Amino acid sequence: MRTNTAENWVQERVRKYGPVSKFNFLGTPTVFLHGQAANKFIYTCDCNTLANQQPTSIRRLMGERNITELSGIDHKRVRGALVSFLKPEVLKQYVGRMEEEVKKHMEMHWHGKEEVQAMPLMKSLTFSIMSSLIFGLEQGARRDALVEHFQHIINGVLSMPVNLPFTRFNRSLQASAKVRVMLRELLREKRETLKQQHTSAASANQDLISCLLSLRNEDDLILLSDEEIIDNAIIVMVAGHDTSSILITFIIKLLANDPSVYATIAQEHEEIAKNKASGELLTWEDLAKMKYTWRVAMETLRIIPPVFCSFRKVLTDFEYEGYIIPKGWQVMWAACMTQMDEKIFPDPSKFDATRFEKQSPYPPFSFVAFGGGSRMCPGNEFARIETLVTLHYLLSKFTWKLSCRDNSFFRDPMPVFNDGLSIQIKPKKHRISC
Ligand code: HEM
Repeated sequence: MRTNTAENWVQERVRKYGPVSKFNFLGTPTVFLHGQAANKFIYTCDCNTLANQQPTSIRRLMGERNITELSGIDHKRVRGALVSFLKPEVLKQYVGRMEEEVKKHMEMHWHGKEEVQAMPLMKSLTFSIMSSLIFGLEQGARRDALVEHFQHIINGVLSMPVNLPFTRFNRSLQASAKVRVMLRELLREKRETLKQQHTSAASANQDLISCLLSLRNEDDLILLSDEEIIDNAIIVMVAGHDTSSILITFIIKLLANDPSVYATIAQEHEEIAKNKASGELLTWEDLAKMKYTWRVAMETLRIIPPVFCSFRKVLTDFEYEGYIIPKGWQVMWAACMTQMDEKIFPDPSKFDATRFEKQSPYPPFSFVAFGGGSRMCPGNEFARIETLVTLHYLLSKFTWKLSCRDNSFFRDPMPVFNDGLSIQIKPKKHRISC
């Protein structure tokens, strides 16, 4: 991963052994599956055969009730609860709120600067957007403290789960405990506010925590326990901020390097901006007009998917392609490699956003940057909105060019630019809304 040869490793393995092969991964017998049929099999497999498999560190840092640890009816219940906030019908009212966060971030970190590092700034921006919409926390000391603790949690996600003083994992555990104390207090405050407002739909939907607190099942009982709300708020924050910031950073790089994509995308945003009064916020309808921009994002996700490989645990023996895969093994697969399959995506290394012009341009389970099946990313709409809103602001206010000598990246396991992607920025001269 770190040497950026993961794709080559997969290709070489498939060339040598075909789409099914076995190996030992850190002491666990593992079967490696590859291709569109494998994606379909894994994403649609029942939860009694394959269960989600996360590193131990994730369970210890995010809690045992976080969605990635759950299966069956529990997974369905918690996922349903998260989607009741992350669905487009709810998120569409928050386009303006996301834009306000983008504006504040840009005023603080971009305006008046000649050079910035795009990747760390995009991470800080997606943290701000999520703090506002997931926790309902505005700028201030409390948000800053939370962000700092989250940074420590994330640092430990893929570290060795050794809890000794001065290990990275120990610092992450301490940060996770502090976040839990803060979130318990936040839950108490939000519950109080909801009581005072008699849980109107508007107050319940003002952030993810309020939404989860107000959900009831068919017997009018609380749907999620406090522990479940806390564990899932933490996992949503971790799952959502890195992925989206990586996508936006890679688009920033692309736009600096590809004048023809830049010209088309800039034109799309000029058209939207010219119909808006100065300072008028973007709307859901404006986002619907950013069709080319989202195709560029999809094509970026096709070539550089933030999530490269995943694991599942085998709960019962099963047969795949004539092989019996025994209980206790794990399945590893790099779903997104189908996105570079030339039989599905001709000339796969070429960036071509027009690939996504048609409604369903590719066979099911071949474009899988957001996963598939019952565990498909529930935050894809959230990611779409924050990406479009951020790009609109950037394209409206700045021009930029790459200023780093080294703009290569490695996987950790998500893509990270070696120097953070330094860019020289200039304010745009002509008037445009925002
Ligand atoms: C470009 C941005 C994003 C990408 C590429 C992405 C990708 C993915 C993928 C591939 C999975 C499935 C993993 C598997 O099957 O093992 C996933 C799951 C998940 N994502 Fe995202 N994600 C993004 C943004 C977000 C955002 C913004 C949120 C929250 C607001 C989010 C929340 C989640 C959650 C909670 C899961 C677990 C779902 C489950 O287990 O049922 N993601 N994501």
